[in-house]
Order: sequence, then C-alpha cells, then structure tokens
Amino acid sequence: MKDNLLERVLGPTPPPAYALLYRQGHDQAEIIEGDVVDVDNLADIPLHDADGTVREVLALVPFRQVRERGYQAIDDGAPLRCLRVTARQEVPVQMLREALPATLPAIEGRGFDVPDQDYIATVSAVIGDEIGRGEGANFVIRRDFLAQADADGARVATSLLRRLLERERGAYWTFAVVTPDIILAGASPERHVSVNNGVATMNPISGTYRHPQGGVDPASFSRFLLDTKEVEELFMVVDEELKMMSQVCADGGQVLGPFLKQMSKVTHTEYLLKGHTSLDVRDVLRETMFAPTVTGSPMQNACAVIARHETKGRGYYSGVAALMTPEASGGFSLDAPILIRTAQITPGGEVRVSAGATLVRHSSPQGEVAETAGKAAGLLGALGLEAAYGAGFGAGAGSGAGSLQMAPEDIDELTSSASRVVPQPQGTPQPVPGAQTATELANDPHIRAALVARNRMLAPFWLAEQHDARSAGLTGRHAVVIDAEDRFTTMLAHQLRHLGMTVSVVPWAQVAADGEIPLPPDAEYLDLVIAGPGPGDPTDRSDPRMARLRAAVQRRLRDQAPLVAVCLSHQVVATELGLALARLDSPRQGVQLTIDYFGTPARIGFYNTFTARVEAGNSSPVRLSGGVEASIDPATGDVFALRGRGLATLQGHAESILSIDGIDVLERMVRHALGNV
Ligand SMILES: C=C(O[C@@H]1C=C(C(=O)O)C=C[C@H]1O)C(=O)O
Ligand SMILES: NC(=O)CC[C@H](N)C(=O)O
Repeated sequence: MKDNLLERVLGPTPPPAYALLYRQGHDQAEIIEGDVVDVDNLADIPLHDADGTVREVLALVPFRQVRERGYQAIDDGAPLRCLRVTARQEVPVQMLREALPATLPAIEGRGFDVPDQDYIATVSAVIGDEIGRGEGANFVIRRDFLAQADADGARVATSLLRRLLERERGAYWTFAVVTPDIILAGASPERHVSVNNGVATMNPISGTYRHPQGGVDPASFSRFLLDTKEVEELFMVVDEELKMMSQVCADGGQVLGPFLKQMSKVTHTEYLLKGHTSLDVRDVLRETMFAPTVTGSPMQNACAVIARHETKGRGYYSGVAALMTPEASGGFSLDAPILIRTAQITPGGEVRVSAGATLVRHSSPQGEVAETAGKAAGLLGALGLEAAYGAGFGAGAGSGAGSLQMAPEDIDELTSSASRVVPQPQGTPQPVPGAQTATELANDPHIRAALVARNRMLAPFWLAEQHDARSAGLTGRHAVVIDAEDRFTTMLAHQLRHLGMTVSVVPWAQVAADGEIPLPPDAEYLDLVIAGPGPGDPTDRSDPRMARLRAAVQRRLRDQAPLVAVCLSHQVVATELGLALARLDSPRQGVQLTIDYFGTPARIGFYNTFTARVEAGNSSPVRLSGGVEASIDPATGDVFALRGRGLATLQGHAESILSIDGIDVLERMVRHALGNV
C-alpha cells in the first residue's frame, strides 16, 4: 500500500523530522520526511550520498552561520540543520489544511522581550551612533515576542500552520518544519534567493504599510507609496541585493518591478532581481548570506551593528530555509525563503516571534516600534494572541494591554508624514482620492501607475538585461577593485566588465602596508586601481582598514598611476590632497542628487555621512592646487568629485541603482584616469 506520509506525520507516532510546505507557484502542498544531519558549513550540506547518489535536502540556516563569511554574529549555537529527504508526498493544499489540528492549544502571550522604551532608545542610538558616524545606511534591529503554549512544540507548529493557511495571504512559503529540538512554523513573504536551471532570482522586499483596522485603504496606501523613507528603504535594499547578484551572476541582475506583496495585516513593496548563475547552490547561499532587508547595508558592517545593539542571538530569525532539489540537468534547484514572520518553537511549547524594522536616517522611533508590532501581528493573530497586542497596529488606536500601547498619532507616523513626500516625477498620477475601498491594491490603476513611476528614479543600466558589453575601447585593460567592506565593489566590477575591462576584486587586507596592490594572476600590468567604498570614518587612524586604503591611495597618487576612488576612498583622496572633511548635518545615506559632473548634470546615488568640503559660494568646478579640479555643491562647498592627472573620484556611487547616469559617469571617470583613452 502507498505510504500516506501526511497521515503518518499527523498521526500518533510521527517521524522525528518532517516538513509541511506550501510554496508560492506550486499547485500542491508538499510533505517531506527526512534524516536530520547537522553540519558546520554550507559547503557540507549533504547533497550526495557516499556513493554519489543525489539527495534532496531541506536546510535550516541560522543567522549565526554568517560567521562563515567572517561576519559577526552573537553565537547562540543554533545548528545548520539539514533534513535529507527520505520520503515526500504532494497533496492539494486544502487536504493538508483540513488534516491539520483544528484547534489551537492554549497560548499565553508574555509580551516583547525588549520593551517599547528600550527599543525606542535603540532606534535613536542606531541613528545617532551608527548611521550618524558613517557606519552604514540602514540597519535592522529585531525584538522578540514571547509566548508559552500548553502543548508540545509539534502541536503548536501544526495548529499554527493550519491557521496561517486559513488566514494569511501573499506568503512565499507557508510552512512548518519539525525536528526533535528545533521547530519552526510561519508564513514568510520573502524569497531570499532561488535558482532554477541556472536562473537566480532574489526578491528584496521593503516598505511596510500597516493595514488600518477597517482593511486596506487606497488613499492612505497612496500616501505610503509617496513616503520618501519607504521609497528610499526599498531602493537601498535593491542596491544591496544587486551587490549579491553581481557576485553570483555573470550578467549581474536585471531589476523587475516594483510589485506589491499584500498580506493579511501589512502590504509591502518589492522588486525581483534576475540573473544567470553557474555556481553551486550552496555557494549561492553563502555569497548571499543574508538579506539586507533583515540585516542592513553595507551587510558586513550591519552584522557588527546588530551584534552591538541586540542582546541575544537570532536563532533562525533572518536566516533562511533552503530546499535544494536535484534537477534533470544534473544540478540542483534552490528555493530559499527568509525566516521572518516565523515562530521558533521549542519542544516544550515556548514560542518566539521575532520582528525587526529597517532603521534609516529619518526613522521615527515610535513608528519603528509600531512597525515591529505590525510585522508580528499576522503571526500573533494566528496564534490567538490578538489580545496580547491590542486592537491592532493599523490606523486605529492601540488599546491593547502591556507594552504595546501607543498613541494613534504614533501609530500613524509611518504613513502620514506630509513633510517627507517624494517629489513626484513628471506625469505621476495623483494619489487616489477618498473613501473608495479596494481590497486588491495591485489592481488599482492609480497605484500601479505610481509604482511604475518609481522606476524613473532608477538607473536604466540595472533595469535592462546586461549581457552585452559596451564597446568602450577599454577591452583588455586590467583593473583591480579594492574592497573596503562594502560589496558595491561587485557592482563596480560588473560595470567595468561591461565596459570591456578585465577586473578582479581584492579585499583591503591584501594591500601591503606600503600600499602595494597585488597583481591579478593573469595580468602583467595593472592599468587601473579602483579604491572602493566602505563604512566608518576615513580619518580614523586607529583603523587598519583606513590605514591600508590610505597607503594604497598615497602610492597611486605619488606614482600618478591611474586611480578611481569611490565614496570612502574619495574621502581618503580628498584628505590626502589637503581638503577638510566634515560630518554632514543630515547624512546622505541612500539619497539621489543631481550633481554637475564637470559640465554635465548627472543624477547620482549617495551613501555617505562624511563629506570633503571647500569654501562655500564658489561655482563648480573649482580649481585646486596640483592641477586638480573639484565638482562641488556651490551652496555648501561639499565636494562631489575630483579630477587630476590619472585621478578621478566620486563621492557618490556610479554603480548604484540610484545613479541614473551612473554607467556614463563611471566610463568618463575610467577614461579620464587612464589618460583620456
Ligand atoms: C525585518 C522584517 O521584515 C523585513 C523588513 C521590511 C521593512 O522594513 O519594511 C519589510 C519586509 C521584510 O523584508 C521582519 O519581518 O522582521
Ligand atoms: N559608502 C561609503 O563609502 C561611505 C563612506 C563613509 N563611511 C561615510 O559614511 O561618509
């Protein structure tokens, strides 16, 4: 008789480890049984048996795994757990739903571990001490809602899954994974990365509209769509994920969208990034570990910031579940949602629901408190914990008990700020008027038009496919990009290759103390050095990273050897040329500006807190000593770009999705540095 895995899994003697998955784009739900194997590194994920037979594996990758990349994380010991699939079954989703326990066990909410006041203090500290000191553009700090169920963990997970299948919508994966000591159940909106027949897709989601009590409302949603903070947040995570795409895909990543992800309690804005990869799926996982939408950017430093401001390890929160399935071609497909909106459950029925908010320079602490609560709301509602968090986090009053009470004006904060309205690109339709109620926001033509209009702010380079190189006469020239811990270098490398160059990226630590830069293995001569961006204060003499960057820059300047310098490295060059460096009153982290690039207006993305400055009131460009000229902001004297013999620098990021004119400016910089080739 055919084994009915579903019956077995939900029967009196379930197997020790199984998963129940309902994945977007699949007709049927999947039931998987597997052997549990814990491994140290992603490369150890057992995709082959000893005899070489391919195996399907579902891996649970905890956040602390990021240490494999050399990034910081509080070590809570959560294992990289693999289920080697031994049996699987597909059933219609309603069959799964109806087979799951119909009643929830009693669950007592204990509230957030970090009270509102403490979370507010953390938000302020992150804005002031991290973004305000040039450590990065955005950081995701999470807190945990804790609860205790009067049942074992598997029962909590399966009954929660039923409620999620009944109530949640728009999820990428709705799932429960049960293993002897680690149990997860959730409805994650966000695909981190998938690979199918060599096509890699990432799905950065950012921007969160919390549904008002009476349901979604196109008027308030239109205001949300025009909120600068929400728009910039999404663009920043697209940039950060393009860094990952440029690393794993030879053709970078084409940006598709924006789209909406409408869920039960919140609606998000999102893009899809697509490219072609030939990497092993485990390498794809490593190079993309983890999403900026749940960590921040630049990602490496975001991990350090998280370790500074969170007090406990994240377990699996913001990690991924990764299903790797053999493909006919001999490789493996990969499907990896981010573990958010996911309950971490112990065998004894302790429940932990983590939620974070993306903190940016103009975050409102109260608004971010409400956002963590809003993100937890879908799961807490499904756990029957509505009372624990109050009547709702939407536009209504928060009348709930405990730590989550807040004033309606605070709750409204994120969506109502008229002072932060995005300047509307020409022809953008006005926000939809009045009280019309539409449940499917994406079907509203005005909303669709407003979404599409966002792309007018973005670089055509990244909105198009990028296989074909430009013939720029730079073919065969060798460039080395120095990585100063911001992976914008992968996008720079991709664009330079697009211009015909041969490019390698070296970490700053490979620069010698005397500034010598290693020659790539296949090159006899280095035509160009691109000194990259990075977090931190460029004048910090105690930081070995700054010292190496400075040594490299000094050497290139001394030899008048071609040098392009970006952002942090532009600042280093500027100080070497004797310019003053100042901290901006309001950081330009993730901001688009039109600059005068030596006679041509250029729309460029900026990610900086510091700036080099000359006297205000001059017109651009100004001539400095040594034949160097500076493109400046006449009002402030802020230096946007420098040019001299063999030298071209930019405070902004030509490689950014925010740089409409980026590839043209980069090409001009490279040609200038190479002596006008
Ligand atoms: C960090 C979370 O969600 C992420 C952050 C979002 C945002 O800040 O707008 C939106 C979706 C997710 O990418 C979470 O759910 O905990
Ligand atoms: N992206 C960067 O290189 C930033 C440079 C510097 N850390 C600043 O914030 O100004």
